[in-house]
Amino acid sequence: MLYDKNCLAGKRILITGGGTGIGKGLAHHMASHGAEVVIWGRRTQVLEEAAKEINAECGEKVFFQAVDIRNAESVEAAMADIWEKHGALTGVVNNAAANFIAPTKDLSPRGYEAISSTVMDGAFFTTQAAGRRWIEQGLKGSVVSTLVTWIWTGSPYVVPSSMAKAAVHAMTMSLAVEWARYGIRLNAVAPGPFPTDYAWEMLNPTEDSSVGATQADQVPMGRFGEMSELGNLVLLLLSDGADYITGETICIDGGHHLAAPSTFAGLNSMTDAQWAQAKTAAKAASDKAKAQRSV
Ligand SMILES: CCC/C=C/C(=O)SCCNC(=O)CCNC(=O)[C@H](O)C(C)(C)COP(=O)([O-])OP(=O)([O-])OC[C@H]1O[C@@H](n2cnc3c(N)ncnc32)[C@H](O)[C@@H]1OP(=O)([O-])[O-]
Ligand SMILES: NC(=O)C1=CN([C@@H]2O[C@H](COP(=O)(O)OP(=O)(O)OC[C@H]3O[C@@H](n4cnc5c(N)ncnc54)[C@H](OP(=O)(O)O)[C@@H]3O)[C@@H](O)[C@H]2O)C=CC1
Repeated sequence: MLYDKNCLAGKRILITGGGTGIGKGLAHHMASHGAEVVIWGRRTQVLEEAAKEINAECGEKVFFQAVDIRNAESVEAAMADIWEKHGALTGVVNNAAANFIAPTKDLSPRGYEAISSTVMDGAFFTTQAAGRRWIEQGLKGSVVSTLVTWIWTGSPYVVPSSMAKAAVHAMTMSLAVEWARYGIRLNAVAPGPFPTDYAWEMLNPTEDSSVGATQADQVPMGRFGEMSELGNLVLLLLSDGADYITGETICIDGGHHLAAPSTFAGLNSMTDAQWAQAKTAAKAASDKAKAQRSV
């Protein structure tokens, strides 16, 4: 373990999308360093299982709430509940996201909205609900958002995601300045490929869709990122050790976006038939998850 196992003792951190993938990995990392963690997502059973699994190792550190972050009232109610039942948060990780690959000309308004509002509105509602409380109560706080290197390069075939992540990047820089005087810091991380089940079902649903963004072969370090590496970076940003760092987005991609296509440019060669296959495969996975939603 790189950091002392109690270095986050006394911290209480909300992680949106904390029931799966990177969010679950971060919840585990923060809990195993002494923090209390609240995880949000839309599927109660998925959240419950994640909390149970982490708590079996770390003690009763992780709590969950079924919350749809696209809904400002639900976010506000859940945030009030945290403050009342657990106490003030010290940190927020805006990690929940929606995404799928699609030719932009074929995206419906609802498809665009599903992705952009989850990423952009969800991060705003969550950040504002915590930030308002910190300001009113004179408390310090740290916000870390999970972005992507497309905020610098853009990426074809995931245009709503690239646009919305760039907006959260702008929020990070803007509020870093507006809220610095309250002791509230906002930073972000931009990971390269860290394979997770749900994201890979959306972004790499067929063999033909295995290109740049989801691949390790052209990462200069020759491998995918490891959860503990991302965990250590986010831990630092959430800790008092980073008290003078704000408004920054730190890339963690083994050099990928500087050296090779870390976008979906390689999908330019997909035919209409291959796109239809990719959509069917991705929709089957998201329909399965949708059937499990509690909110
Ligand atoms: C390198 C890695 C970087 C990682 C980045 C990430 O962000 S990874 C994070 C990855 N993790 C996640 O994404 C996790 C969360 N994901 C989800 O909740 C779902 O996958 C969701 C994104 C579909 C949203 O669900 P929802 O219940 O809000 O919405 P809904 O089901 O009602 O659909 C809305 C509209 O979208 C349309 N549409 C849907 N799929 C496809 C498709 N494949 N193709 C084309 N279109 C598609 C659908 O037809 C509908 O439009 P219509 O026909 O009504 O005009
Ligand atoms: N994996 C990777 O290589 C990379 C990931 N990222 C970013 O990291 C983050 C995590 O991705 P990853 O773990 O791979 O993907 P996952 O699909 O596993 O995580 C997305 C999470 O967001 C939750 N979520 C989606 N919509 C909502 C909503 N409306 N309200 C509440 N929760 C919601 C989902 O839970 P539920 O469906 O139950 O609501 C799920 O737990 C994302 O922001 C992604 O963009 C960035 C770069 C690379």
